[in-house]
Amino acid sequence: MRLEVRGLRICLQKTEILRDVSFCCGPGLTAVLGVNGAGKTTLLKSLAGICPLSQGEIWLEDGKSLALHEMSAGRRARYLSYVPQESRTGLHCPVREFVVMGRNPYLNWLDTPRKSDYQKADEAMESLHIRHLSEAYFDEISGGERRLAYLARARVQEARWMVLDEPLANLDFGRQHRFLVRLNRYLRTEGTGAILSVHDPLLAYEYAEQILVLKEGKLAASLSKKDWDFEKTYLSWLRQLYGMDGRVYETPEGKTIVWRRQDAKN
Ligand SMILES: Nc1ncnc2c1ncn2[C@@H]1O[C@H](COP(=O)(O)OP(=O)(O)OP(=O)(O)O)[C@@H](O)[C@H]1O
Repeated sequence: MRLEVRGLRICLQKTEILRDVSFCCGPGLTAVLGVNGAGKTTLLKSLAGICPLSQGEIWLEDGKSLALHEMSAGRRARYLSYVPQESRTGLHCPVREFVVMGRNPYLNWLDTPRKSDYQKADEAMESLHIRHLSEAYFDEISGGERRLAYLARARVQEARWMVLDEPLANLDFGRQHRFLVRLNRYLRTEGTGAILSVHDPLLAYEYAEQILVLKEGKLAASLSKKDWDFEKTYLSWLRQLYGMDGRVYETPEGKTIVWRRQDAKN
């Protein structure tokens, strides 16, 4: 299964935010990197159908071609789930009820969730270790726990593709890594893909198969770990984006990037 974006252009309040963005992602994890204001959230919102497209097309290729950009919100939700950057804290309902909302695309207008829907919600919460929060209120749990509740909701939605806007914000160090390990395991089991924005280039390096670099509203690069010169190109982009010099080191635990100390520069 592939997600393909062709010639995307987004204008908000008469300002062009994204222009001529085209890329294709295969199964597995794709990370979107870019400095503040580069257009990451706008790109992910446009994939989720929240930002109207001024121009362009979004396709899911899965044996047949599905034109996401032409689908209603309800139909699109069966194919693509979205975890927003800000968690709505005003929502005063038990976490289990929030998670089971992920089943809405499969229910008729006035239907209530069935026992099987709650079972899916319980399983998703169990796998993310938040089952104990079932009866807690969504607006009373921590920011990191809310992120996990959003992820559980996205899972029960059983969409073919996931879009996550800075899902690691608010998560503690251990949870950031466990989140990405579990997400990758889930994507492998389901044979599907996810695209997420992230500010930490090390996490993107460690866990993503593909990295999209956004710069000033344009797609500056699409890098794949399979590219023979991936590391060299990646380090070069990190220098251009953040002004940080790094080197890749091979360690017994795998490769890692080590930064040149900023105070050693001058
Ligand atoms: N509704 C809007 N109307 C006008 N301009 C907007 C709107 N939403 C975002 N922008 C502008 O679009 C640009 C890209 O914003 P976006 O939130 O997509 O960036 P980002 O890469 O996600 O940033 P960050 O890393 O800080 O979250 C910014 O300059 C922002 O001010």
